[in-house]
Amino acid sequence: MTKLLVKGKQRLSGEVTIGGAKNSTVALIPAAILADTKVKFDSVPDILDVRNLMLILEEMNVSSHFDNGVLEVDPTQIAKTPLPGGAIQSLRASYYFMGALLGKFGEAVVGFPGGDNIGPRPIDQHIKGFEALGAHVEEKDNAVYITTGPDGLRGATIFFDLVSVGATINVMLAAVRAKGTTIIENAAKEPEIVDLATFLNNMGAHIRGAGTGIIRIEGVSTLKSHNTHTIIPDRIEAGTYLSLAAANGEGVLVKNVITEHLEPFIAKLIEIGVDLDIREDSIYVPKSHNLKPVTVTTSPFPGFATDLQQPITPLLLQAQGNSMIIDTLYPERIKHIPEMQKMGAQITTQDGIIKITGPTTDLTGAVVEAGEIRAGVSLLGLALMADGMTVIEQADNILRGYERLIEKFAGLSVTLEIED
Ligand SMILES: CC(=O)N[C@H]1[C@@H](OP(=O)(O)OP(=O)(O)OC[C@H]2O[C@@H](n3ccc(=O)[nH]c3=O)[C@H](O)[C@@H]2O)O[C@H](CO)[C@@H](O)[C@@H]1O
Ligand SMILES: C=C(OP(=O)(O)O)C(=O)O
Repeated sequence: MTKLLVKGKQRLSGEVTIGGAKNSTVALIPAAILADTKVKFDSVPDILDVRNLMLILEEMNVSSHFDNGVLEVDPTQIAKTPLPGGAIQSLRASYYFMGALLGKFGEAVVGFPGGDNIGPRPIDQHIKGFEALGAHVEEKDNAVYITTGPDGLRGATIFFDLVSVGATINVMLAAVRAKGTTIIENAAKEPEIVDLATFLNNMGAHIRGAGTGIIRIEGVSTLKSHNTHTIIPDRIEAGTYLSLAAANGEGVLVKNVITEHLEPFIAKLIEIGVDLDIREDSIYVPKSHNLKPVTVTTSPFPGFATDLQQPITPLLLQAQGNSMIIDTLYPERIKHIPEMQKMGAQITTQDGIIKITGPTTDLTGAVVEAGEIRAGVSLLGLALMADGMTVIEQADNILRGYERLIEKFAGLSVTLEIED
């Protein structure tokens, strides 16, 4: 079990450069198997999810090589392989192999995915999408079995009952090589979906409307890569460093940021009273003064991201008064709360509303557990402000999505230690 050891009373100062987006990368890697050529990505984050996706590729005889942010994938010798378990269970996005294998072979066997334990995460909309395209879907033995008839998949119009990133991407992956036209209505609009569409279109796909609520896909028979795809910066990693810098910084420059992807988050920081200096592709966060409490309500993009509701908590704990967080996507995303209470934070939850009272001046180090990725990183934020040592257990969860943690924090004058 990996532990993160954090000495308290360390303030952040210096620079950090944001890496490629986890949630793009984990869709792009499964998407690569749709290609009839080798594929190359750069700005690939060095996170555990990438390593686990590479293991899954290997099971299908797809070789991959990752070095210094560049990932090469060779799907030209791919073998049709059932994926009922193993590394599939180590991350959420392994469910993208359902859409990708269906698009490639017209059939797929994929185990139920893992990923962050943030409350119920059904995949009924993914299945509804596959069925609309003509697939037969059966769930048994903790896996999803998807088949098609002799004619394979055919384009269809699909209206999602709710906005789902995963279902939108999975249907895109299945439809991109299907016969005919697919229209996804009530599609998710996240930047990572646009990134995936850019990658596929550059290989010859016909996807229009990604980033809006209606995506139109004309199926094509082949996809060929001609250039390296550069992954967009991770808006959640950026938001995390911005929050920790505002809560506990002496002047931090966060580089490689697409500020348009962070609009609701930046607006909230400004409302709190953080005096941000927003530049072309970076944001400078000076030392904060007189922080005000706010209410945060999460919603799908372009709303305030659920993945940033925990990382903003260290900052809200520094504001003068009562803040509230309402996570409409994952009301049970509260794994951080009992752990933060152990450290002396005034944070509670009742009837789906998280209440935070600040300013907290007397946090103390403790042994806590990173129940999931964003819970873990927000505990790290508190640990840096606390008195004494904090040991964050199950730190693997943080490393699922935050690359080169030790090195990046060292660039911010913070020493962290990992113990395996
Ligand atoms: C790998 C990846 O990109 N993960 C992100 C993705 O997860 P993920 O794609 O799993 O999240 P969704 O956008 O699908 O989920 C949104 C909401 O819809 C519900 N739902 C979803 C699908 C479905 O078939 N039925 C259903 O009821 C979910 O329970 C949730 O309440 O978007 C989430 C919401 O922005 C983020 O927190 C995750 O970081
Ligand atoms: C919930 C998250 O990830 P995943 O969907 O991969 O579990 C996240 O990145 O905050």
